[in-house]
Amino acid sequence: MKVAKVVVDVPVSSIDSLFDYEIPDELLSVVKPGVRVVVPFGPRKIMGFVIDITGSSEFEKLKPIHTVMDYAPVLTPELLNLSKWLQEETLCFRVSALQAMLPAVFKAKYEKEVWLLADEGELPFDWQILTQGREVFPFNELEESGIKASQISSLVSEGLIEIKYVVKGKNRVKKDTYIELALEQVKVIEVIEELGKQAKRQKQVLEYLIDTNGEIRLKQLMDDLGVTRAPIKTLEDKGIIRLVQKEVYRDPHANSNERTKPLPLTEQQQQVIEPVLSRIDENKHEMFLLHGVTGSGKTEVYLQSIDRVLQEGKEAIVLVPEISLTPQMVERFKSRFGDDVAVLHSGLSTGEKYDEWRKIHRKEVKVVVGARSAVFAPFENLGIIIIDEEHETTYKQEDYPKYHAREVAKYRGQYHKCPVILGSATPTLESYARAQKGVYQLLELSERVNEQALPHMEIVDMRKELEKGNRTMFSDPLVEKINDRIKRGEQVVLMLNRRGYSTFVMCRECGETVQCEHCDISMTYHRTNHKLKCHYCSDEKPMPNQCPKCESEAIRFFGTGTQKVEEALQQQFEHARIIRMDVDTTSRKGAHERLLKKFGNQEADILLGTQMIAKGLDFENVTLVGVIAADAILHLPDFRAAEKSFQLLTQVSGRAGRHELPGEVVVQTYTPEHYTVELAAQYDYESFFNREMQIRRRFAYPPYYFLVLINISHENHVKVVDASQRIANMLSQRLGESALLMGPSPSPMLRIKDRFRYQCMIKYKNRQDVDEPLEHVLNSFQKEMNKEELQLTVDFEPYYFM
Ligand SMILES: Nc1ncnc2c1ncn2[C@@H]1O[C@H](COP(=O)(O)OP(=O)(O)OP(=O)(O)O)[C@@H](O)[C@H]1O
Ligand SMILES: [Zn+2]
Ligand SMILES: [Zn+2]
Repeated sequence: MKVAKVVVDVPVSSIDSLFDYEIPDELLSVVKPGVRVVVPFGPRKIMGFVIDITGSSEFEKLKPIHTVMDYAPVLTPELLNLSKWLQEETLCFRVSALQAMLPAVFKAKYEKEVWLLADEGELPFDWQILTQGREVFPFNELEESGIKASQISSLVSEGLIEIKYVVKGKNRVKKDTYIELALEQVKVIEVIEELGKQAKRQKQVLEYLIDTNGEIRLKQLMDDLGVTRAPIKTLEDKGIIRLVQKEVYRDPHANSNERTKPLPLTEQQQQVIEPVLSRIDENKHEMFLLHGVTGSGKTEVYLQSIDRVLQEGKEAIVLVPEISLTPQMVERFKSRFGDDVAVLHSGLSTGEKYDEWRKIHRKEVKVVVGARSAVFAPFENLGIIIIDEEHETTYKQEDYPKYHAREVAKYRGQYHKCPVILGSATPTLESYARAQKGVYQLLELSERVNEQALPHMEIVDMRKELEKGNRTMFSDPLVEKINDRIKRGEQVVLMLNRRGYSTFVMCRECGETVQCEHCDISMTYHRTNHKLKCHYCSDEKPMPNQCPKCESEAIRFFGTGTQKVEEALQQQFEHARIIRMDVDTTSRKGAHERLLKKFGNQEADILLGTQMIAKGLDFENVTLVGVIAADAILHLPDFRAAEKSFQLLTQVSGRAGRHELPGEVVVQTYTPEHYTVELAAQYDYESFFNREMQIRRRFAYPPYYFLVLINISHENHVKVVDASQRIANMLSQRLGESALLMGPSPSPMLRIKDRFRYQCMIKYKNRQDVDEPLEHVLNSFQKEMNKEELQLTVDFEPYYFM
């Protein structure tokens, strides 16, 4: 008897182990590791992942697998093992880890379709009855036909059919009409000569088809020639052309046609790429930290490393933060490697993501450029993994499994014996410290490719501006410099860090602020619909006309949102053309790219935006960067506040003077004496690192200690306090020597969505000192979590403390 070891989709830790099921004979050739199955579980039927297949089981009487969901494995053996590691590393359910590696379509409600990849005649006879000439038909017809699963699976593996997943109702596999010649070219030329004068349109169509070698999208042909459907219909009726339905991949980044060639590397680039190339050649794992100032040509180093990987017939993963935010970056990979590139990011629809994933799964591409989850791309012959802007916190997933892409990359790099490059102008303290200890190999690019100095950064003390009587949000030096650029026809990038600076509503008479009823934070004024909104729970209410407390009518919104800055800016610079980029103006699909394109075409003088404009932009005409308020994140309640400010200042100033024209930066602040601002102005990463490391050491923060955060929440305040206390007691009795327990304490945001929130933090040096105690807590509280609606989450390497 064959037995399948299955991880079932029941997220309860006590049963989060492998279950044995009998494989019925008719499924023997279909059930393989990496295939999803439906199995009986108690009275229900549920989904499960097959992890392994063995010849026997220690249990008697096994239940049989009910049916299969996939006819080819959706996960590779490597990824199946990785899920085990993720489970242990992040203390998540194995099934969550497995699901995190698959595109969202597998979690949504979907239907299956059968696609014929071969001519009907090549299929077994009973199939021909079933298809009735269709190229695509619903999977349930196949199920009802009684055709054996083993036959389906062998047709899939022979490539005669494919089973596709289609999200219910939307995102269907996209098809388009193509037009092609139905006759040989010589015949068509004869036809053209015989066509009369009135048939000018028909002639045009045929000539076009000969030129384009026979096959093109109907719509494109009609657009290009400006013809209607009439001549096409006539040609079709005469049997000279044919219209066919074909699948098109939804390609959100189509339209890159020009290919770029590798640039001759600078001496520094040559030096840093060498060790990477040798690791690729030697087939050896190594973690590299590429510390390169902005504009030093890190991307070119990535591109040429990937080139080598492709030459050796291997594959590459490139992670980019929030990729939809840097269309320029995607373009650089697409224009170097063309159709070999798949792009995976959160801006894509479920269907688009599935299309991109399938290209990887079917080995149609060799490079994937994507956001965090692209680290799970199901390549089987990886030659390199690159994490650009490695300091970005988006590489850590905040939901289960709470993994960090850097650690997953390391795991996969070891498995495939290939190098991993972490690149940044401002590495995290953790990574730089590891590089100093030799855990990572440090590679440095200290100069810009164009040999320009990094732009001069001027720090403006806003307190002095106020003393001088300047009550606007723009200092005199900034105004002067912006005017100067507008006069010269150069461009300006202005950054407003929105976090901590959103518009909140306050009464000028009594100081009352409008708070969210569910979250204990200020609500934000939204001008477009004149409403107040909570950014944590999305609750909305109308803007009050008078103060709810003292009834004064002097209730106003305060703070600085990008809209407000835009208005002030327009007043100050009447004739300036301004583009505003923030969540509001970029929420529509494609808006981001459109705005950047406009700016790139110099259809605007000033690009005003939130931190989303700090990264990756490369515009040659930008010679001035302004930071409106550097203090905004410097004072967040987060031990990484200084590090984040340093990173942001460095990144945004890197947008100026990247090409021929020299750049300049103006930073406005109320605390110019802060070491972060001072050292950022000198681009002195080393000194900042040393200074900040002293602080981290003094307060026992990373990289000196690891952190794990335990969040506890409940709708009842008393219950959450009680549970937190019991958890803390349990932990303190069990924690190992290196571990320090802090708390329990109320979270900085005490209430979100009507739940009260408490937290405990553990600082530790050895993972063994916390693993057992945490598992013990999770197991002991399992019942309360199920019954009492207590929520308990464990977050290793936390980035979010609110
Ligand atoms: N060897 C080279 N020769 C000529 N130009 C180069 C070379 N390498 C890179 N460049 C160009 O220099 C500019 C900056 O390079 P790139 O964007 O790769 O730097 P980066 O380090 O990735 O920058 P950032 O971190 O600021 O995004 C780009 O316009 C790029 O095309
Ligand atoms: Zn009031
Ligand atoms: Zn709220």
